[in-house]
Amino acid sequence: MTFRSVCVKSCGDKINENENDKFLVKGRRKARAFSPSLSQLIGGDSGKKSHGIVDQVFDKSRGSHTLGFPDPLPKKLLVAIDVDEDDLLLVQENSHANVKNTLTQYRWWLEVIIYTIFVLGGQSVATILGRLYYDKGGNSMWMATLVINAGFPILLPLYLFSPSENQQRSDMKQFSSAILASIYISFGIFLAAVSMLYAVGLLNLPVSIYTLICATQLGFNALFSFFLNSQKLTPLILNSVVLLMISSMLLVFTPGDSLDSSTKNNKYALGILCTIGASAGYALLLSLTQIYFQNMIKSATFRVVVDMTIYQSAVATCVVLIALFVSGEWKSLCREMREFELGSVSYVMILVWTAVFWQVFSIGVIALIYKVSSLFSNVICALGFPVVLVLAVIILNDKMNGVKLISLVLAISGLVSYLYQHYLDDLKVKAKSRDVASQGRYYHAGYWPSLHFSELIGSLGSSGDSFCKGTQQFHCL
Ligand SMILES: Nc1ncnc2[nH]cnc12
Repeated sequence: MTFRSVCVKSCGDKINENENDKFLVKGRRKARAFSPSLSQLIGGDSGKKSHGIVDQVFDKSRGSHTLGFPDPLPKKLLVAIDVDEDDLLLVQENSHANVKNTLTQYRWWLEVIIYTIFVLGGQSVATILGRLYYDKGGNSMWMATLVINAGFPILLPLYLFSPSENQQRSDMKQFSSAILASIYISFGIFLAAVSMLYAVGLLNLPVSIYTLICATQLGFNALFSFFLNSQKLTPLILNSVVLLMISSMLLVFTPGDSLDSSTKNNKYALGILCTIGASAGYALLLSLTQIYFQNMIKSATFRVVVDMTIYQSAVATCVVLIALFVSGEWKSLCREMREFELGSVSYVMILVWTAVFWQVFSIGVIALIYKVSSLFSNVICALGFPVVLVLAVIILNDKMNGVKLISLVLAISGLVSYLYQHYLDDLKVKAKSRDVASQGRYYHAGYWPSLHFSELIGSLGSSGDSFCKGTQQFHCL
């Protein structure tokens, strides 16, 4: 869910966007204002929209759209910003709504915390298990790739908690099954390629170096979010990107472990290149997923998260299975299991649990994109990298040396710089909210991707309260 705030400066004035808002992205986003009792049209002196944001007001009593706002503004003005016609940002001047929505707010935070735990826990356990597979005699790069996505059947019970098929279908009526299938198939094939690069990276690098390079994902995502999701690139974010990049580049100079230097150099070079490629690819996938949620899917249910996770993992699994058979690696799997240092039961257990934890990670990552943004989801992934690094040193006896330590410090500084930017943004939004609220003209908004224009009109009662009751995802800052 993305939160936006909007204010009306003076009677009859137009709605202004706050700095964080992105209503004008590529000129595609339109806005509408709704009120149960609006009857007047104010479109500015020239009749033009002053900010190009709100272009229609809905007057329920007349059942028609008009431009602008009445003077004085009605007490219970409902304003909805229609993102791409169907996705709505809801805005409301209503103090009861704020109290009611505190509960929704807590629920939102709780969900974000749970998904964050999924990401951190899933990522660290799965990475350590993945490395353990290689360390104890596993050699199959395709098997290591397979387990990154093959655990998707464990997510099937989540369909029990998702809304019914019918509801889902009506939410997605604009998209033919063919379009949806082609999106899932393209994402799945791309995910298979990215997973393969991750597996090669982990095969050729110690976990500590691998995870530090994975932190470049945040940098790539900041860039992709800038181009694809219209995210701001501030000096602090750029600082964070540069620090993360330097941090991983430093690792090229890591002194060798037990390998002779030319083998080490070749292995490391391949591992580093593949891990950087995987991080860039995964960051792109997250940004594309955000676009998919924002612009394509019209459902606010958790179902879209489950669908996306399961379908793309299923496609990726099929692609990797084909590669496993075509490459002939499957023939050596039985011997590999028999000769595994920890025994064949441990061999199976390690692979099974790796698969399970990658799915826990995936559902967490996709849910965080859905609830917040791809950049936020990436930050949480990046928060997990130092955790993995410390676990690798403790559990896998990875060596810690000066270069890795400097790299770690740079990666953490990059992360802090990024988080500080978010903290500043948050403060700014809150201060603005307080300022405008003190003038009595402030509207809080919550991104509500599911609601259709017609459904909104249908749910409008005689007061703003009834409207609020009908919204589950409506959320005030
Ligand atoms: N480090 C990683 N390894 C495998 N798959 C991933 N997906 C996201 N990060 C990953």
